[in-house]
Amino acid sequence: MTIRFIAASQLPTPWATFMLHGFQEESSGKEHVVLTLGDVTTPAPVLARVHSECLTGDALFSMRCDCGYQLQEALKRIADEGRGALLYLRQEGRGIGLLNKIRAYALQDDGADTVEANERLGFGADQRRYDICVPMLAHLGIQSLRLMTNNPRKVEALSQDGVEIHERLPITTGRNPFNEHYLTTKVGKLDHMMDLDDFTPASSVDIERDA
Ligand SMILES: Nc1nc2c(ncn2[C@@H]2O[C@H](COP(=O)(O)OP(=O)(O)OP(=O)(O)O)[C@@H](O)[C@H]2O)c(=O)[nH]1
Ligand SMILES: [Zn+2]
Repeated sequence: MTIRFIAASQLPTPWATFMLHGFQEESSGKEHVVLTLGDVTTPAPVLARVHSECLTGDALFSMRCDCGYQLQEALKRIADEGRGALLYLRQEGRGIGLLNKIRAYALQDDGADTVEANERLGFGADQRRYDICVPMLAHLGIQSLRLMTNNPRKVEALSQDGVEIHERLPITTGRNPFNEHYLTTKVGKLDHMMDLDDFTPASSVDIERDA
């Protein structure tokens, strides 16, 4: 997978001012970014998240999934530690794209679960690859990750691609009435390693407003 570093800049956020590194995949033209904080080039394993783009969760405050909550939690944890990296991969919809995800959501509104919906649209349950992480991590001098994820397939795929995963750290946050079924499906059908009782619930304000 050939990926080109394009540019980097500062990115102030409510938790810390990160460095924002922009990359472009040569084959697809897709643009991916990595946020880093502190010196990530030293050998000590880096607190990290490999986050798949979810426009609805990350930018539109969707409560249908846990993505937006995980994104904020990961940035907060990295800021608290003062060192870390968040790889933001443009693989919306577990790789099927935003408009197909909306089609999948419509099927879920009619009773399908998140895996069935993908399959009814002719896709696999999860179409993502993570090999794009390898050249980005190499460019940034990151040698080993303490990866915040509940997804064993992500850990396995990254390891097989040659990324050194020193440790997996759970990131269970944002559980709410609107994503309960989605979360249980991820446990039941996508092998996610999480117990719903471990989840930090979404803030009560959200639930009151939307109940
Ligand atoms: N096709 C599809 N994609 C979804 C759905 N809900 C969330 N996504 C996408 O799933 C991706 C996030 O996957 P998750 O399973 O939430 O999390 P993960 O990255 O696999 O695992 P974690 O690292 O533990 O968060 C994003 O690209 C979302 O757009 C859905 O119902 N259908
Ligand atoms: Zn999401």
